[in-house]
Order: sequence, then structure tokens, then C-alpha cells
Amino acid sequence: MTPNDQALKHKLSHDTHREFGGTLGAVSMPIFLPLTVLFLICVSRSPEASLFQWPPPLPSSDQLWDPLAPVLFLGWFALHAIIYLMPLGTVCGVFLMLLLGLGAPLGYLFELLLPLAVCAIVVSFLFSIYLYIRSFWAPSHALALGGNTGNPFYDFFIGRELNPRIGNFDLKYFCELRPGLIGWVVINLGMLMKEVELRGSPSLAMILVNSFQLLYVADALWNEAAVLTTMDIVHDGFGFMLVFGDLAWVPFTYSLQAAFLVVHPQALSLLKAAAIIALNGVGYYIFRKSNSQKNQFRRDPTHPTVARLETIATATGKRLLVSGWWGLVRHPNYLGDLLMALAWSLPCGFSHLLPHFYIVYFTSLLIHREARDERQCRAKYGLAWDTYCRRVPYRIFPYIY
Ligand SMILES: NC(=O)C1=CN([C@@H]2O[C@H](COP(=O)(O)OP(=O)(O)OC[C@H]3O[C@@H](n4cnc5c(N)ncnc54)[C@H](OP(=O)(O)O)[C@@H]3O)[C@@H](O)[C@H]2O)C=CC1
Ligand SMILES: CC(C)CCC[C@@H](C)[C@H]1CC=C2C3=C(CC[C@@]21C)[C@@]1(C)CC[C@H](O)C(C)(C)[C@@H]1CC3
Repeated sequence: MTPNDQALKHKLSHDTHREFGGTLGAVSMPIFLPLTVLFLICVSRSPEASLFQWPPPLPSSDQLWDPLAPVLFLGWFALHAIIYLMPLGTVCGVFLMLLLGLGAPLGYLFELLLPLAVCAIVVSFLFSIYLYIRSFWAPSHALALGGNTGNPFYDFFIGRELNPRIGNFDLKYFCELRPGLIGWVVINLGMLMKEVELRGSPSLAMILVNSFQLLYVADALWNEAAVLTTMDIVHDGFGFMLVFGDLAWVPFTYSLQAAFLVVHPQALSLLKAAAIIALNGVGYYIFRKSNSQKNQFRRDPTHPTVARLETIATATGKRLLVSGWWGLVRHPNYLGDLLMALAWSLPCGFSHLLPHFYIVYFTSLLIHREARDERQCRAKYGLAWDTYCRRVPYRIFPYIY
């Protein structure tokens, strides 16, 4: 071990700040979150669709298992791994998959949703155990700062290794963008097909939810390289939280609105639809413009689109934007993302709480995420960050928060 490795190991073992409720959170979340996924799917297809109904709509054991589910899940995962390894761009890869999937009875995904979610949960546990064990062979410089406290429950949850790789295959980067995110869109499409089977044509609400979320995922794939600057890739280890988040949470809870609409059709006037489309458009515009502005600035601060923006210097040599989108609030990209989240739930009406689960969860996730990023930026940039906070006092919502 080099002196550098030793110093880092020392720093890692003394980084005692615990996120997500510390050990208690790390022990309870791997139990609570998978049960939440199964519970929400059951609620979405129950006639009442109530989060508070008693007794809760629990699944029977035969609803949880179907031999086709592991074949489909593992096949899906393997297909993405092959496409990832092939010298094809993401867009070509997705196009290839669409061709393969053309004519597949996607509506059957509605019946398979619970068994598929069970597979995703089991695979998430097995994969995280593999990642935890292999991290003990990783060099110190490959470990994540936050996930090496020595507490096995906490480290398993947060992830010990930052960017585990098999050869050139980056496991975290792959999981963050491919199988789960694209799986979400395919599940949505399956729900739309199921609606067509049941009612002859897709409803306007279903078309809106599918189109908005397809745009979101297509944007993520189109701007794939930008994910390299997100907190998950740069800072967080690859442990249960992200594995489960990528493979189970995203595809099976982000598709709840479409699943809800299959059993609870909603009428939507053209005027309301137009207002919701406008809201999604505004949200997307803010989200994309602000993310692109920061990414461009980080890539090349002399680029004509960002060169005139006002900045402040930091002791690290990096500068912080204080005008443009990043002068409006400290997280304009979260603001845009939240407006889109609202637009995704509005087509589902207000008769039930379930389709609004996403916006409630997402608001809490981003408020918590903002606080984590703030802590990291203050540690990184010190006084310059305080100056930025004084210049741009609001975090996400101008004049509110
Ligand atoms: N749909 C979903 O479930 C989720 C979506 N997201 C979305 O992912 C995207 C990425 O989010 P996330 O990774 O949290 O964070 P950001 O993309 O907002 O990145 C934060 C980083 O940006 C840099 N930065 C902050 N302020 C400035 C500034 N004024 N000037 C220049 N650089 C600055 C800092 O890093 P540095 O200085 O080191 O470059 C900071 O750590 C967001 O659009 C978010 O909405 C996130 C989580 C979940
Ligand atoms: C299981 C927990 C309750 C929460 C886990 C959080 C994860 C679901 C999210 C953490 C960061 C994410 C990002 C995206 C999806 C959700 C997770 C994995 C993202 C890929 C969505 C598409 C965006 O365009 C993005 C900017 C690429 C996102 C990056 C962060």
C-alpha cells in the first residue's frame, strides 16, 4: 500500500458523517423500500387505489411468482449489457431493441408486474452483496468517501466502491441509465397496450403520461455523458441504495401513474391537456437549459454560450456560475424536474392520492439531495460557496425556498 493509499484509508475510516438516518436507516430501508414497491403496485390495481385502505391489498403468493419473470428480467438485463458492450451509440441500441420488441405482447406486462418487481428486488440484493464483497479487494483510491465507515450495514447500503468495473464495463454507469430507465418506458408502454386491450384505444391521460416520461428518458439517454457529473457517479458508492434505486425503484414506482390509469381511467378535456403539456414543456425547458448550461461551463468555460456569464472564483481553481440559470436559484435543474413531475401526475386527476406519490417522494428526495450537495459544496469551496449562497439565496423555488 502506497503512503497515498494509507492517507486515504485513514480519511475514509474517520469520515463519520452518516446520511439517510445512519445505521437505523441503513438497516430499515432495505426492508421497507422493497415492501413499499410491492405495496404500491398492489394499491395501483386495487379498485379503491387507496394508500390508507384497511386491510391493505396484500398479494397472494401466486401473484408474486411467475416462472416467466426471471427469464424476462435476466434476459432484459443481459440484452442491455450486450448492447452496452457493442460499438453502437445508445440511440442505435435503443432502436435495435424497439425492433426486437415490435409485435411483442407488451400488455401482458400488466399481469407480470408483481413477479417482475420481485425478481428486480431479489437481483438487487444479490448484486449488492456481490458489490459489497468485491469491494474488499478494491484499492483504497477506488473507494467512496461516504461508504467506508466500517459499519457493515451502513456500508452495504451506501456502497463501498465508487465506480466498480469488470474490465472496462462500468457497473454503476450502466445500471444508472440502461436497464431500469428504459425498463420504465417499456412498462409504461405495456400499460398503454393493456388499456388498448381493455378499452379499444389509449386514453388521452395515458398518452400524456407515456409521452412525458418517454421524453424524460430519451433526454437522459441523449445526454448520457452528462450523467458522469451527477452526485451519484462522482460521490456516492455503488451499494444497495443505488442498485435497488436503478433496477427496482425507478422502473416499478416511476411507472405507477400508467399502471393506475389501466384500472382507473380518467377523463381529460383538451383544454386541461393543453395546460398540462405547457407545464411539462416549461419544466423540461428549465431542466434541460440549466443542466446544459452547467455541463457546458464545466466542460469549457470559454465556450461562447457561457463565456459571458458572471462567475466567482473558488480556492480549488474551479469557478461557480452566479448568473444565468444558476443565478436564479441554486438548483434550477431541480425546479424544472419538479414542474415536470407535477405535469406527470395531473393527467391522473385528484380522485386518488396514489398517482401523486411520485411528486411527494421526488420533492422529499430533491430537498434531501440539495442539502447533501450543499454540504459537499461547502466542504469543497468553503468561503466561495458562502458568497454564492448570499448572491443566490433561494435553493430550488425562487422567493419561496
Ligand atoms: N428523476 C430522478 O429520480 C432524479 C433526477 N435527478 C436529476 O438529476 C440531475 C442532476 O442532479 P444532481 O446530481 O443532484 O446535481 P446537479 O447536477 O445539480 O449538480 C450539483 C453540482 O453542480 C455543481 N454546481 C453547483 N452549483 C454550481 C454553480 N453555481 N456553478 C457551477 N457549478 C455548480 C457542483 O459540482 P462541481 O462544482 O464539482 O461541478 C455541485 O456539486 C438534476 O437535473 C436532477 O433533477 C436527480 C435525482 C433523481
Ligand atoms: C431507493 C431510494 C429511495 C432512492 C434512490 C434514488 C434513485 C432512484 C435516483 C438517484 C439519482 C437518480 C438519477 C436518475 C434516476 C433516479 C436515480 C437513480 C436519472 C438517471 C433520471 C434521468 C435524468 O435525466 C438524470 C439526470 C440522468 C438522472 C440522474 C440521477
